[in-house]
Amino acid sequence: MASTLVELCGLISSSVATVDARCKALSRTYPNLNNPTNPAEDESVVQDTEIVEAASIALAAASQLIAHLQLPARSVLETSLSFLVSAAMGVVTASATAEIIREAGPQGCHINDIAKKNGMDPMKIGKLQYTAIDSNKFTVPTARVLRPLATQHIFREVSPDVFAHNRISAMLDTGKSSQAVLDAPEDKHQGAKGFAAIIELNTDETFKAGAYIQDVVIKAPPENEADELDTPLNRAFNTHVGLFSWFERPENRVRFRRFGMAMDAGRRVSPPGSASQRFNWSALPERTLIVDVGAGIGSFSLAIAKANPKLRFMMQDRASVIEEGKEYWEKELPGAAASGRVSFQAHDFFSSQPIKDAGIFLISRICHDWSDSYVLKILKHLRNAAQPTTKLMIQERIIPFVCGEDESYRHIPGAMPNTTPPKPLLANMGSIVPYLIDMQMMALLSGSERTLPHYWRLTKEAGWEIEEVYRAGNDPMNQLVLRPI
Ligand SMILES: C[S@@+](CC[C@H](N)C(=O)[O-])C[C@H]1O[C@@H](n2cnc3c(N)ncnc32)[C@H](O)[C@@H]1O
Repeated sequence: MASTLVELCGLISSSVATVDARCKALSRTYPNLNNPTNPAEDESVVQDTEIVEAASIALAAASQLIAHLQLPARSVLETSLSFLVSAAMGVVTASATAEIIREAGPQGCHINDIAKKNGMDPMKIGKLQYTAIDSNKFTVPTARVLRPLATQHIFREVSPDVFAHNRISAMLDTGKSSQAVLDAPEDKHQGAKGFAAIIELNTDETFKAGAYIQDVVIKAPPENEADELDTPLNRAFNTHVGLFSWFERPENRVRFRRFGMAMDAGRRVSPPGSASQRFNWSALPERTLIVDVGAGIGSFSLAIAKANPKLRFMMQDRASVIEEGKEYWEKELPGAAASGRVSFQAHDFFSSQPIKDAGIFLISRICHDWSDSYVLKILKHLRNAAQPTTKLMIQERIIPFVCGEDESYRHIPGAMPNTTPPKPLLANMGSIVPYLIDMQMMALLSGSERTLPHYWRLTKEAGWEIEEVYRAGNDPMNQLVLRPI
């Protein structure tokens, strides 16, 4: 019998051979890591279903191989210090470094030239969140944050102190001019391409709050609900309000706008054919009303609305967010509001639900923001407003067990994952992101991602029963469709 090392190598080589053969069949080449140009053309091939499946096996096997081969002491050392990689990324995104390096072109940019753009003018630097002012002080930190990133294949050091983009670092670039980003950081993400907004949410408030997780978790459990507002975020930013109220403070204007764009970027992470497209929206009766509860700016509903012109939508959220949503829809689907296809309502989902004729109550990425007692309140208000035919759709990550799913839920259509990974891979294919997002919820909100059994119990208590689960390949975003009981 082959050793585990040989088995893992075998999976890597057979999967890479599949990727290569599929690229040839499509007359395409797999994107070159060092080439950040023309991402739209390059990236489409990596979303081919066969390539996605083969690549995910190669990736799972490669990281498992590293775990086997690596000295345990080095593994724990690297992991325990990896928060500093986030810190490095935070400096890059807060200093327009990604934009400056792009403007220099493929030959790269010397750290002194980066500093001339983002470090020479003390007035402009004053608008940012770091203190380095003169170029001598600034250039050294620039190289020091770029080098660990380049070692993780995020940027390239093409010659001493000269850094260029690659396919991964290009994701940090808003695509705007560095001057525009430095002049108006509050507008940086509006209409920008890429995922800079989501990266900044991670490297700013999540990073800082994350440092306090152990202090908050290792303490006596809260005696009453109000104590739940002692979140890691509360401690990190010395505040006593919840995340969404905190966002609305004038000093958090940049963070508030960035959060809206980060939610939009999060939706775009889902590959085509993702769970959002699996549910058959077009089979709903004409003029069905979809009430998007806690809609944010409504980017998820917008995608459904564009593909299904006969459906009606209502966006509900906090008043301040609803105003952003109106602007967004008018730009993305002009006339939809005027014709009544979409309406907007400021509504607190912890109060009685005013809409009684919904075809679907949609709650996307809401449950994970709250602990169980709060989710129960939201679900019960929706249950009280539901007709017998109303469905509830919960769009969330379903947290996989590392060891494979609980078979006692096999009776629910779609509950089990579509594929079983080949041995000796972990049942969750080594994908850590869902668990990190769960911890992000812990850091920012006392919220939680949940397993399927957890959702089953929680929704039952609120008067709903899971009828079907829509999963899509490797897309972590799943949909639970529930009926009132
Ligand atoms: C994680 S975002 C999800 C947004 C959107 N559903 C999506 O999937 O893109 C959570 C949303 O809940 C909203 N929210 C928070 N507390 C709320 C409340 N009490 N009533 C209504 N909406 C609320 C926030 O303003 C935010 O837009």
